[in-house]
Amino acid sequence: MSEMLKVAVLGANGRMGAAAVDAVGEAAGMELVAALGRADSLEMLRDCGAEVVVDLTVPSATEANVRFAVEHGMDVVVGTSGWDAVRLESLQALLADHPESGVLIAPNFALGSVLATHFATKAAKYFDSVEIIELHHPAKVDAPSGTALRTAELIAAARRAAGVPAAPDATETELDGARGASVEGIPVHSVRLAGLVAHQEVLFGNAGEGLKIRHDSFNLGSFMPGVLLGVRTVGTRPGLTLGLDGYLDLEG
Ligand SMILES: NC(=O)C1=CN([C@@H]2O[C@H](COP(=O)(O)OP(=O)(O)OC[C@H]3O[C@@H](n4cnc5c(N)ncnc54)[C@H](OP(=O)(O)O)[C@@H]3O)[C@@H](O)[C@H]2O)C=CC1
Ligand SMILES: O=C(O)C1=N[C@H](C(=O)O)C[C@H](O)C1
Repeated sequence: MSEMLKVAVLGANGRMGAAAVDAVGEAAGMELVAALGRADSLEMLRDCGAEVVVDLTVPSATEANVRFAVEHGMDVVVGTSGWDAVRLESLQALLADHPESGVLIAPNFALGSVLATHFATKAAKYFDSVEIIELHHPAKVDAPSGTALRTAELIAAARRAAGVPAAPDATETELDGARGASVEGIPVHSVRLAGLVAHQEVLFGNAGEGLKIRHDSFNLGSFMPGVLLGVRTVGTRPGLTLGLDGYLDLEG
């Protein structure tokens, strides 16, 4: 019989964590060796011999979780939001001391979302204006979403590289927030609405035309194939991979 990959889930009592526990438990070639909640000690990861840790917790906890796992020779798949440039730099430094470890930080595990961000990045240099609207369930603790931040950063980088000037905008704002949050010059608007799961629209505009790239996650099942792809792949990709697109062949 072939070896089973030993997988632990952090944040196991949360929405995503509970779904990941089920998905890993049912996946071929994987064994769920720990499902840890907020009150559990990270030492349990060592005790159960976890090889891959899936972090689906909260922005305030994820960095310490990843650090513990890397320092103890485990690979990590991170879905938790909150990984800003400072945290990523610190993680890169840690990984330099643990070159055998792999960490995937995936702002969004849904294939359609990964593709939507990819297409939006491709479109970015062809339009005068671009704005992002992200729409989520009202229990989400952070705003803007990690997906919107990443999408805005990639679009901004593509526009900078192509020498595209700032989008035209003559607004003299009288109310704070009326134009959303500016992420590298791109307005990002966050909607929190009962009944929603996770949705995003990237709006592009030129004189006389518009393009809208929209993705919808209608349930948490949309994220699970990406979580499992991450778990299966992270051990073969040492170092930091930012975005599930790093494990896909989007240009092929
Ligand atoms: N990458 C992706 O595709 C997706 C990412 N996400 C992200 O995943 C994260 C979790 O989302 P979601 O499941 O909806 O959130 P939930 O609030 O449902 O779950 C978060 C879990 O984290 C636990 N937790 C809270 N504080 C700590 C702590 N200090 N240490 C360890 N665990 C802690 C909570 O435990 P307790 O229940 O005891 O409070 C809870 O079970 C968010 O950052 C979200 O943005 C969400 C969906 C998709
Ligand atoms: O909290 C959520 O629900 C989600 N969080 C991630 C994010 O912040 O982008 C991914 C997805 O949008 C769902």
